[in-house]
Amino acid sequence: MNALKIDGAADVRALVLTGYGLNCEAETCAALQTVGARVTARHVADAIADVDALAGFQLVVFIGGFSFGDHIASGRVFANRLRFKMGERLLRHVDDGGLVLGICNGFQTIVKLGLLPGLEPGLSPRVSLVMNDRLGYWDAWVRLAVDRVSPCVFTRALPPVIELPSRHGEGKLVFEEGPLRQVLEDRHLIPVRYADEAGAATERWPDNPDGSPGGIAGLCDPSGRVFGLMPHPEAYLYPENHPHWIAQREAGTLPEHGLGLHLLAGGVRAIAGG
Ligand SMILES: NC(=O)CC[C@H](N)C(=O)O
Repeated sequence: MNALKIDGAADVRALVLTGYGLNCEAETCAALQTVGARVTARHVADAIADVDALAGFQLVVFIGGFSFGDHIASGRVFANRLRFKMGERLLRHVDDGGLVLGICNGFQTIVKLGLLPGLEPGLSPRVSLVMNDRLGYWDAWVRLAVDRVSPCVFTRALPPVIELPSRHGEGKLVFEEGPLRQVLEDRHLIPVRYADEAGAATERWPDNPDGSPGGIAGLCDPSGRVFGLMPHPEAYLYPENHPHWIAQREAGTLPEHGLGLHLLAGGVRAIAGG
């Protein structure tokens, strides 16, 4: 499998936002560089000071970590900071065909900002992410069932089941009253769900670490270009990151690259047109 050679990747410019307690910039930049994209890491304060610089990037990544110390709620302060300073510019970025990826704290942030689920024009926060049902912060690998009918450009070339590291305290998705959940289901805006050993979506702990309904572990917008998920694709770049890599090697199932790298490659490939 050499699925990671992406023609045109050198023309893909990605912006990775850093600072204020975020902590996954090294892995996220490494992943995007590995698949050939041109990556800029920029402190949120600098990005906010020059929002029009966003025009130079086709992919904006909101990384994992503890923005503003998770005060009030994970991603809440960061989202409010962005709403008034960069919200309109981010919407234009998406309207112009740009991609946005939110990983863990980044997912929490773009949900609270209202970029996801993105069913109406403008920033419309209609879902949220709250405390895990049990045990608070939980760090373990999870299995994800991938909806390959989803419009999500990041996940469309993934196998039906992947495993990724997961580490968060506030990953349970909650909905406003009404038909919203059915709309998300019907439009395949739930690209990844926590899955049991058989690969079926589950609400049972520990396969589902946060109690998210329907096993929802990520959401995309109807364009498929805005995607956020709780697990960390940037933490599975090498096959040896997997806790069972030795057993996988003995069984002949060790992948050539970490499956998380494929997820990030999906975004880069969508931009490069490959
Ligand atoms: N790994 C992360 O990005 C964690 C997100 C957030 N700080 C939480 O605990 O829920």
